[in-house]
Amino acid sequence: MAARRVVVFPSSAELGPVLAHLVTSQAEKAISSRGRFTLGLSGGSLVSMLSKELPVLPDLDCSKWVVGFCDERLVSFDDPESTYGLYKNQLFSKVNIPDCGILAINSCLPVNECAEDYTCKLKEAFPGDSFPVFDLLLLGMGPDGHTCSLFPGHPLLEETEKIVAPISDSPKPPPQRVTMTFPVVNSARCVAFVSTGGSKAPVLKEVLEAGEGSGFPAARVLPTSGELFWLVDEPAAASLTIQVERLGSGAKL
Ligand SMILES: O=C1O[C@H](COP(=O)(O)O)[C@@H](O)[C@H](O)[C@H]1O
Repeated sequence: MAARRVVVFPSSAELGPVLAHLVTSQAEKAISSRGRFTLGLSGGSLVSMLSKELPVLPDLDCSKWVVGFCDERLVSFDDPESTYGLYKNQLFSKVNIPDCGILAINSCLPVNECAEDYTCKLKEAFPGDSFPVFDLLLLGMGPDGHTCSLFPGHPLLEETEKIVAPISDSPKPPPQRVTMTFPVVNSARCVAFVSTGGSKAPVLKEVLEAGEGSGFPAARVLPTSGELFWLVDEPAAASLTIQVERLGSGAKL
């Protein structure tokens, strides 16, 4: 496992531009070695941060990006809970990711079929990989320690074969979702968590300081050979006693 970097910013205003730089530098690296950049997006607070920071970058070219979703809520795309719907309105409409490069769920299907259909889309986009190897996955963490739609104590945490799993009893609404599984998350070349706000402080301490022993799903994100970043703000980092890096907005990771 590659080393983990925990980087603390004064606030999300300083974190945002550094995250955008991480995305574009990973994109450049991936495109120059493999001809495309595969990015997995999470929902929640990440949507507004990315949608604010990416479109304002000068000369951003997303024509070789392939974008998937780390998890998705099974609601129609015009529902405010739809992660795809939010990105479509706030980000995809402002950058040049080709339509064929956006791997969205079919929200009309029942949840099991939706997970199978999304699995097929990922297999097609990553031919030959037993688990898709994304260049970069951007993850969030809820105050309960969940990441993607992998919730504490849920049997899906033990999934070892599926690429995408359905969930019908999500403790956080909406209840029906599909989610990438840990084997996919931990196969990525780079994973970056973004966690901000004081509500995340107690769980962040457990996840980063007790690790897998904490039992929190986010602590099980340990890329097999990829890089792992935790990008957090001061309120989220308030209880940490481990050594961290402290950076400001002009920094590069
Ligand atoms: O429900 C979800 O929550 C997590 C965490 O969201 P945040 O707003 O606390 O950052 C998110 O990563 C996931 O994609 C989403 O479906």
